[in-house]
Amino acid sequence: MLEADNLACLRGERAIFAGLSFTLGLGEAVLLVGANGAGKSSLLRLLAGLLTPAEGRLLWDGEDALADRAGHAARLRYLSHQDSLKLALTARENLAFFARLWGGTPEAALAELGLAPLAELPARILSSGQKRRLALARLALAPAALWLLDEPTVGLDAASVARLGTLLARHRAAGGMVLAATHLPLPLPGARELRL
Ligand SMILES: Nc1ncnc2c1ncn2[C@@H]1O[C@H](COP(=O)(O)OP(=O)(O)OP(=O)(O)O)[C@@H](O)[C@H]1O
Repeated sequence: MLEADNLACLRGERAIFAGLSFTLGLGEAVLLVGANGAGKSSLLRLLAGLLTPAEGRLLWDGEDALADRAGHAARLRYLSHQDSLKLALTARENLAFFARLWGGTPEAALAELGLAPLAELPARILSSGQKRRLALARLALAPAALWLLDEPTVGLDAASVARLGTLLARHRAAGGMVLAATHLPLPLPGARELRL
């Protein structure tokens, strides 16, 4: 279980949020909402171990989650605003890189997001929604306990949102946890809302 205990976040010299506490158990999902600049992306980066809390603790099964940042990174998938693609590589090659790190097969992950016909195209020539789908296809490679998703559906068509919904449901059914920041409706039935 993930537990945020009295977290505070500073960016530059500015306090972004403080006193933030919540828990996330097996199969649970949290929708992170709030105005532009409220700190949603900052919280996701903090939960991913990429920012250090100014105060408070982040616990995983009762232990300090950030004591071993590499170990923490290994149990999560963090999808930021950016698609983080190598534009000169094909869609398949982009996924093959992450498959070497995490396991899984690019072909299966491409198929999950309806990208099989685009597998051999360089990421550079994909549309913005296709690039986002390729970024999301990383989630389909191999299981990880915690998914941290920053605006995952930006630019997606309805069919792709539905495909993401299928991935999310399967992940949660297997005990996976999700924390997603969004301004758009997300297919996360039963998710709790956390407002920053
Ligand atoms: N690298 C940085 N250095 C200093 N301040 C930053 C940095 N990154 C973000 N901030 C500030 O932190 C605050 C929170 O930003 P953040 O991106 O977390 O908000 P958000 O809720 O995700 O916003 P949005 O809905 O627009 O995506 C903003 O005021 C922003 O200007």
